[in-house]
Amino acid sequence: MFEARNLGLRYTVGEREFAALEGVDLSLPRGGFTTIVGRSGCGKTTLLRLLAGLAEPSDGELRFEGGGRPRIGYVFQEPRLMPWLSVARNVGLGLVGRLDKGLLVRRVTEALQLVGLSGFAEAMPDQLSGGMAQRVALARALVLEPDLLLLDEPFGALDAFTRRSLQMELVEIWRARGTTIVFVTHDVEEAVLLGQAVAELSEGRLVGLHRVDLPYPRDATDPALLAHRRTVLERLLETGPNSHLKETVP
Ligand SMILES: Nc1ncnc2c1ncn2[C@@H]1O[C@H](COP(=O)(O)OP(=O)(O)OP(=O)(O)O)[C@@H](O)[C@H]1O
Repeated sequence: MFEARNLGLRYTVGEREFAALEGVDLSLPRGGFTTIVGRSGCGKTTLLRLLAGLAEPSDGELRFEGGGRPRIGYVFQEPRLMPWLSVARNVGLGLVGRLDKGLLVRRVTEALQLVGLSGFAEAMPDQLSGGMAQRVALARALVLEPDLLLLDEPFGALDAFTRRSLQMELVEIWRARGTTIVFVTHDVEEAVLLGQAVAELSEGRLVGLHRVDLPYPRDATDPALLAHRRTVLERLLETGPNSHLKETVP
């Protein structure tokens, strides 16, 4: 559905030019769940921003099935809610003026239901826990009915319990809705727990595309999943900037 061909983005810092992303070829099948994993600074956010159309590539191209721009939903690491607007108004913000009121309210109600926040439409952001606020951010992206849902380390700031619930809920929403998802994380366990395909990024290059052919819902302690985690981790350590130091896989 989406194809990146030889995608690259170069930055100029002072006199020096350097590639944040280089020669990336990646296909995202319609309805697929792809995770992008790699260490800090390897270009994950850069790739997501290119997919979102928030940045223009310096090399290569992005192709979308049927041409045109796809409808994008984007979830950041922090919720980025408007503190002076209720939960419902935050979720509906991107649709104001684009839908009539009745339809807008229906879509917002539906989105809040999807993320398990039906009773919180009139709550204010400062009354929410971190996990709830991130659910609102997810609803705000889903309400747009995106062709492509992009998530940039969305659960990275949450405690382990809340993170696990949100991971499972996201998988349920994906299975119910069939939305095409690209999910960025630096956590290899999260990448293999969620993704059908794990794109391994190292120093701006795609160094592997690992398939995880396990059924959902998945169990993080399943030995088969742990074997996938190990394979991905080993590849990232082999290709990383300090690979000569021979880090050991725990
Ligand atoms: N606007 C910019 N100007 C110059 N360099 C940039 C800019 N944005 C990102 N970079 C550099 O590009 C590289 C890739 O950054 P990117 O944010 O994509 O990494 P990342 O994998 O998402 O990292 P993290 O997990 O820490 O968020 C980094 O070295 C970063 O410093």
